[in-house]
Amino acid sequence: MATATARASTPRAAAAPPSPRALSRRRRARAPRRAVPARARVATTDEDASASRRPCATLRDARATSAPLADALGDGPDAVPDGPAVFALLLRGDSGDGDDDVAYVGASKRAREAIAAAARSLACSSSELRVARASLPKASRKPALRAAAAAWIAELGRVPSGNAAEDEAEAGGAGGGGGVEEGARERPTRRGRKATMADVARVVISADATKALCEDGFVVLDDVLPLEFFAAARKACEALKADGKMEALGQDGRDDLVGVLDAAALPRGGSAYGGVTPLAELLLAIPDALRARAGGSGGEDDKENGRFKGVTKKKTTAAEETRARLKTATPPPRLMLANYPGSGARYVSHLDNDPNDPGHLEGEIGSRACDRAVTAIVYMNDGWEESRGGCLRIVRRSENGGGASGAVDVAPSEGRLVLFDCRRVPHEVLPAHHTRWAMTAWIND
Ligand SMILES: O=C(O)CCC(=O)C(=O)O
Ligand SMILES: [Fe+2]
Repeated sequence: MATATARASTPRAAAAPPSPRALSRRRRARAPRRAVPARARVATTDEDASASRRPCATLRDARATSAPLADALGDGPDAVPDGPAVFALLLRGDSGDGDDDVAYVGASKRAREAIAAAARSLACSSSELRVARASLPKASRKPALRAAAAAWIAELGRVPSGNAAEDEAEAGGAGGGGGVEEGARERPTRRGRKATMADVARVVISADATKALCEDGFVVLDDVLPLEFFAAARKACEALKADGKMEALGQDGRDDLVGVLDAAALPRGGSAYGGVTPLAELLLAIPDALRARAGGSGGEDDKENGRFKGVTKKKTTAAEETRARLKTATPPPRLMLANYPGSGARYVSHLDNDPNDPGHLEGEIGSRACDRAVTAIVYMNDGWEESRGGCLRIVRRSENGGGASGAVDVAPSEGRLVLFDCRRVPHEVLPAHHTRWAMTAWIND
């Protein structure tokens, strides 16, 4: 996967994505067969979403009201309350121009404790540090906390040195606990390094997110990138549509227009369609992050014919089967843009990898429906509200009589990333009454 990200980030020809005709031919035959009966709605992820919407302040806003570490941890007016918060530790700049560097970004349910631990791990004098902070909703859970920290890191455009040291400590076998490593004691460098979408993916695909994906078959993650990325993507998508690059597949049961992005030739930043590229790069970085979290194979040496080899798949429960698939996750060669133009456009219930579909084995290796392990979708729709319909309805099936069952409706809200197991999770797009944009990667195994 690293190769796809690297390729995607090198300069490319200003490119219209290739025609979706090939995909169209393959998928036309794949009308979903199984109708999933409408089930009681057991939950709406909008409740989670309101608890995990973007942090109330951007990093820039929070920096404007930063306080010295001692005050943040004291009892005075600048004291940090011990609730959930996203925070940054700022290190006094050398230049004397008052421009502090961000040395660490974190988010925690117990902000005071986490700030104190992060400050200790930075191994610089605490008098050099300031704290920027934004409270998060009380009900914030770990995926939302991770997403909030990821949003600040993405806003910063680089991985702070304290976070980079923590990543290295984790990769060195310290375990994926996500806490601040006691060992990360090198003095932070002033600039850290530039953040890549691989860094963002590593933060977004937390251990908890991976666990939820395995156990429930799906996971919904919010605010995976700052909203500016989605505004730029929408603009690029509208340009693609206006230029005739989006086509209806003519497949029974689905009303979307589809465009294809070649992972190896994504539109160049700054070009008319360049706004789609950061989202595509994030989707392409997810397989690596999933594989690392699932304890899968390492680098290119583990590959045979471009696929990971030698991973034993112990299959007992659905969760174990999903985890086994994650261990060999690889990025697809192409990504799909989909636009439901409103007027009740929908996609009836189906599985993305369904052996009963006639076209299951058709197409090039890596692009066939049978190659799909995990569907990853990012939504780009600002201001989505219930009256617009267009939710992704996911059907949960209880396993051996246990586990949750029923339908979950996921609003296609801007900034949201949904992952689900392609073989386990029947889903549909409910009639959309407003234009609806999504980008999808079918991650292979
Ligand atoms: O856009 C979505 O929410 C899901 C679309 C879908 O199921 C598909 O394209 O296979
Ligand atoms: Fe689907």
